[in-house]
Amino acid sequence: MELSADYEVNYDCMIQWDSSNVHFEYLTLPSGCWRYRGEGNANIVIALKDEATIIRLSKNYSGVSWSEHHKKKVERQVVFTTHVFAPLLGKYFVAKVRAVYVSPEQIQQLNECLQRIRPSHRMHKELKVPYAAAHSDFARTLKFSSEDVDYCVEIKPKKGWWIKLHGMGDSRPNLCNYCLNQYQKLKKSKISSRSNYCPLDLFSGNPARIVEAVISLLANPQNNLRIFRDGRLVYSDVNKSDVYNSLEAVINEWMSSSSHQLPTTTSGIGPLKNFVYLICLALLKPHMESTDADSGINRFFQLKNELEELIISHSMVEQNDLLSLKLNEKKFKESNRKCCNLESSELPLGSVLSRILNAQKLEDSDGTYIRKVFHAMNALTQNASLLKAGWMKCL
Ligand SMILES: O=P(O)(O)O[C@@H]1[C@@H](OP(=O)(O)O)[C@H](OP(=O)(O)O)[C@H](O)[C@H](OP(=O)(O)O)[C@H]1OP(=O)(O)O
Ligand SMILES: Nc1ncnc2c1ncn2[C@@H]1O[C@H](COP(=O)(O)OP(=O)(O)OP(=O)(O)O)[C@@H](O)[C@H]1O
Repeated sequence: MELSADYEVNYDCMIQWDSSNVHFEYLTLPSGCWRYRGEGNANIVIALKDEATIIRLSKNYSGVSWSEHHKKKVERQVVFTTHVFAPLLGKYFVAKVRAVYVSPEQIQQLNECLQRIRPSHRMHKELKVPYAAAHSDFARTLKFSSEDVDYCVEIKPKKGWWIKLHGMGDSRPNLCNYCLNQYQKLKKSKISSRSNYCPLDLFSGNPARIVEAVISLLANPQNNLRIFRDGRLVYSDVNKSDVYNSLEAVINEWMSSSSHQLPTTTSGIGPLKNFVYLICLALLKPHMESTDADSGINRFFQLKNELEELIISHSMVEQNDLLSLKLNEKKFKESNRKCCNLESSELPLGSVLSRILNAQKLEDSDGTYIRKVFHAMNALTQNASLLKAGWMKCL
């Protein structure tokens, strides 16, 4: 297994660990200026309408109150994002973060307003903590005055590597964490059908498998794919009733104005194929910050050519419209995956997939790489316990 990152981690960037430098900006949230964006297990995200900013407010179990410990947690998030995560993933992929304070009264008002909007399975937790992190809103890239439409695809790829511990009595089936978890989630009724998506395919570096992964995410998005239009959720696992209509509508609209079209004279290339192509390119395109740009770009163009041929002749989407997804719904509906494909080839250096995979691989089995980073950083900082906590949470 390759454990090193596709770039040298710059330990010097990580030297400024002093979270006492983090200042909290006071933020008011007048009604009409914010919108609920979404939430996970730990945070609720509110989008500030005119500022291309989101705030990530942490949730607590109902009845549990907040303390100064929560302030420290936000300070750590800011320091960790700035001095570890940005150098690790690349500044291109990590937006600036700042700390904000929202009065407890406003937090309570938010809770009340959100009652009607939040999904019922998340309601056992609520907002309590007045300290939060503010990030760039990745769903809003255009200026607010722009007449163009802002589209955003969110992918939660999950862990993209898996190894069998040969010779160590590892009798597990070759199923990655995500695919194995599908069985458990179905059993607990957290999902209605097992997905055909496998993270090992998405991160495989193999164009055919990457395309299958993207199509599988579209066919059964679960918690792993969302599409936003001007910051509003238009396609996800939740709005299932007219799911194909809205997917079809948004892709038709988006692709009619996209400059990233499949280069073909063949008729019958529809918006879905162009959309799958666009997502694959975005995932594989290198954004280099160092000198090793050439090899990433060469690999990208190699994959791009293969993708073009592959998508143009792809049987799944050859019907030229999204109905092909619907027609194949049965096939996609219930994956019966008994083993994952553990093979992989090179991803373009500097692509988001490559960066994420390398960061994930810091969780290596014997801890060699993480120890190296930890010791280097330990020598640079007096705040070792904070660092350790940050790494552990990150991985
Ligand atoms: O265990 P998994 O793979 O289901 O992942 C959990 C995520 O579920 P997912 O499968 O992505 O829908 C889960 O995501 P959601 O809250 O469901 O969006 C959390 O990320 C959870 O992390 P934590 O417990 O809040 O630190 C995640 O738990 P940990 O992986 O951090 O234990
Ligand atoms: N910077 C951002 N720009 C745009 N939307 C965002 C941003 N950060 C989060 N979101 C939206 O808010 C949702 C919830 O955020 P997030 O995943 O960070 O919550 P979480 O509780 O930490 O998740 P988890 O429980 O999975 O760890 C995301 O799924 C995404 O739709």
